[in-house]
Amino acid sequence: MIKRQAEANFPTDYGMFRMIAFSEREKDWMPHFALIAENTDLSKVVNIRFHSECITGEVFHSKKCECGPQLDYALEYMQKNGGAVVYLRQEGRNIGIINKLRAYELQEKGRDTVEANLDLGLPVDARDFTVAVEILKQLGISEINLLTNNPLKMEAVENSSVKLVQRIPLQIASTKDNEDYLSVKKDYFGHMLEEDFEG
Ligand SMILES: Nc1nc2c(ncn2[C@@H]2O[C@H](COP(=O)(O)OP(=O)(O)OP(=O)(O)O)[C@@H](O)[C@H]2O)c(=O)[nH]1
Ligand SMILES: [Zn+2]
Repeated sequence: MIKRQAEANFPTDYGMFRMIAFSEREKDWMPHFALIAENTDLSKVVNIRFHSECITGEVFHSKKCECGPQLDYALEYMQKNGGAVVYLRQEGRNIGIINKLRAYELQEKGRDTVEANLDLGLPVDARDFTVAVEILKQLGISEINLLTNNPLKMEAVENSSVKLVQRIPLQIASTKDNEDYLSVKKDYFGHMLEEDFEG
């Protein structure tokens, strides 16, 4: 069972956030986070993004995926409209950074993002979003709009006591570097992506 371990405010380019760390144990170096934009009323319908960690995209600006721009978009959206990003330590769809780099190596040899995981004997998506719903509950949030294109994230909310009011699409324009990754998302994982979205 995760617990609220620590919290503090900090300013960003977009505005002030309150960051709350959740983990089972106090000495956990990979806690999940809630980043709540200031002036967010948690007792109303709250705009929420569940975001899985991607160190290559978010920290090192890799163009292989659109995780960095998606996170930036979500943080800015929450400041403009009120809301929170639930940042999940699920690197590489929860196979971890070492396995993700191994998968990338196979992708360099021509495998796609799904095939590479399977070649490594790993699940194509090892995430479980019930922990994200648990964080909402611990924050006292009972109704949300969810920023996502991923049907599994929506399912996790729909199967819980938290009410999903509406989905807010979060699409980043495709580029030559990420177009294969995005087409696998759409065709294999069933992400709700518009074919010729230009941003
Ligand atoms: N295994 C693997 N993971 C990847 C690859 N590319 C990106 N990822 C991971 O995919 C995850 C993307 O998560 P999110 O940004 O929450 O997005 P999503 O589940 O695609 O759904 P949206 O809400 O529609 O954006 C991150 O954990 C990335 O590290 C890849 O080629 N292989
Ligand atoms: Zn990424």
